[in-house]
Amino acid sequence: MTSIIRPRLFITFQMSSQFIRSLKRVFDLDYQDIPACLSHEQILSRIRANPPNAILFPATAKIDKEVISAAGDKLKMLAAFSVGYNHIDLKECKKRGIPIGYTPGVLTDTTADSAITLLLATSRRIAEAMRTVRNGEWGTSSDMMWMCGKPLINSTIGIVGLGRIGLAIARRLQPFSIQRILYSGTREKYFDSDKDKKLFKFVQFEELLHESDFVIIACALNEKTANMFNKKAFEQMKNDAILINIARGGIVDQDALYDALKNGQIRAAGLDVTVPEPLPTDHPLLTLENCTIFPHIGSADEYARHQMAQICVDNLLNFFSGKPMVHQLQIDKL
Ligand SMILES: O=C(O)C(=O)CO
Repeated sequence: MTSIIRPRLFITFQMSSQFIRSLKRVFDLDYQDIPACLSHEQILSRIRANPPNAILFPATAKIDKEVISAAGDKLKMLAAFSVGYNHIDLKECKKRGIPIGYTPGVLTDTTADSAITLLLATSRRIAEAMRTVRNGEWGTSSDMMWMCGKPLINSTIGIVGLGRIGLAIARRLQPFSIQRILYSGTREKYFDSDKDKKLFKFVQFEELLHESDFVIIACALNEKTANMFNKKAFEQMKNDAILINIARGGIVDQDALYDALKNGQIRAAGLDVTVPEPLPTDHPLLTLENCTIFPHIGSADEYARHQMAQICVDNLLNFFSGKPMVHQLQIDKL
């Protein structure tokens, strides 16, 4: 009797049991079945001990050349539990011909919801206001401007990267009686309706910085966008501007941001992403009242995470049965 060799799959994070059950039917699994996060070193040593044919991993796991080389020729496919891919060494994958599955589309709405939550939390000083309730400061000021925030009404919104997520954020902001939306990026978008043609304006990055009351980062992290928000960029922003980053921490120079927030170069910032993640609890940004930081929860709603997991499972099952993946990253087109 010949025994069928099952492909070996390493899952670097804890997944709901229904997805593990589906994968177990086909794969020989090595997976993290407790919530503790694996460090890069732990990921490497597990791969070295038992090289997998595929790895399933979230945006927090760095799949660099070292990891890919550790798996060696056995590695046939990568399954990213994310829409972002800056944590994967694409050059190495291309060189070795390793295809990458990912999860676009299903986290657009939840990420846009998170962006609005973060924008409002930052502009209305929610963390600061909640602290006053706990520490007895509530009711200690008669100032009519106590705990006031920056209004959205009549504001100019600047969106850096009007892709799927950027546009979903823009649509959610429209009912807040904003005045206009400026956007920058690789290309101008075509809008059908006259209303949109009036609302949206494609501008250079510098003009966006100069004109916007709220600047929202929704672009991918790449060589062009890394540290794009640096000292020079903050100097071009309005002193009253609020910066929101729901994309990737590496787009912002955090030292320059700290200075800009501390010196009143800009009014406030809301970050869902930082460098590193998690941000150390003694990081200077955490000492600032005008900086609201979320723990990278952009896609953290139950529906989106289930959809992402299902796409990953389907990508894996399809690939190992010789079918096209549901969503394969087109590395050659990047
Ligand atoms: O999917 C991604 O790229 C994320 O950052 C999830 O929040």
